[in-house]
Amino acid sequence: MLQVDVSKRLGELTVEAAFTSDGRVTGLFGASGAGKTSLINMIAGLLRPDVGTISIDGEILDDAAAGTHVAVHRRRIGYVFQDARLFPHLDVRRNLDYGRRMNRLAEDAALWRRVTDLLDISHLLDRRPGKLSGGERQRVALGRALLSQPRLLLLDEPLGSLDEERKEEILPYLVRLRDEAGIPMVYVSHDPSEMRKLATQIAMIQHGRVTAFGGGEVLPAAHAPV
Ligand SMILES: Nc1ncnc2c1ncn2[C@@H]1O[C@H](COP(=O)(O)OP(=O)(O)OP(=O)(O)O)[C@@H](O)[C@H]1O
Repeated sequence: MLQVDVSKRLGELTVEAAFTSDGRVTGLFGASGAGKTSLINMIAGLLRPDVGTISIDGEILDDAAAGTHVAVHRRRIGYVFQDARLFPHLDVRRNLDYGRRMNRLAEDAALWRRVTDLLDISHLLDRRPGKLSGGERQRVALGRALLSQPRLLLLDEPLGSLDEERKEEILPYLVRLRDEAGIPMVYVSHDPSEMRKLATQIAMIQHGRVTAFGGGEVLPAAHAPV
């Protein structure tokens, strides 16, 4: 279970968010500038809250009052960005293996096969990122995050840089991830239809605050502005 109760001043905006999520996919939904990325950067450990706590399954990752701040690489949290951020000089195989090596995890052939099958990327292993489509790059980025065996996966607009066709190509993989990988996810998007398809719990973020938390009913009606 992910518990977040934090406050952080960022220039004009104060992100002040509290929510508890035991869902498989927690959606952070809100307009541009609402504070979604800042919030997941706090969960990732990239940003330190001014006040408050973050914990996963009872383990405290941040406690501002106690001076606790677990370092990014010790959180066992995977992060997939809008742009895949693969290493251009490494082929897909080495990109995929990066998280495992950084975390000093033993090789796990069964996990490798499961992840590469799930994301349908086994035929891409010898290619460099420059020779992949945007959708393939994002699938490799997801694979790299999964192979680092995270206990939580953060996805910040992973479909944001893709056109509609590519989004439709990737969405089923994300749904499979949700239903088969067993890793809880926090999914940031400003697209209500993506949220409806993926999120099992949704936090509506407006001006740095969680203004609603629940199911699809917290989303605006189709086509309404955020
Ligand atoms: N380090 C910082 N210093 C000052 N202001 C910041 C800082 N980081 C973010 N902000 C501001 O905080 C606000 C929230 O940014 P954030 O990236 O979290 O929003 P977002 O909801 O993820 O938006 P988007 O969907 O456009 O990525 C923005 O107005 C941004 O300019």
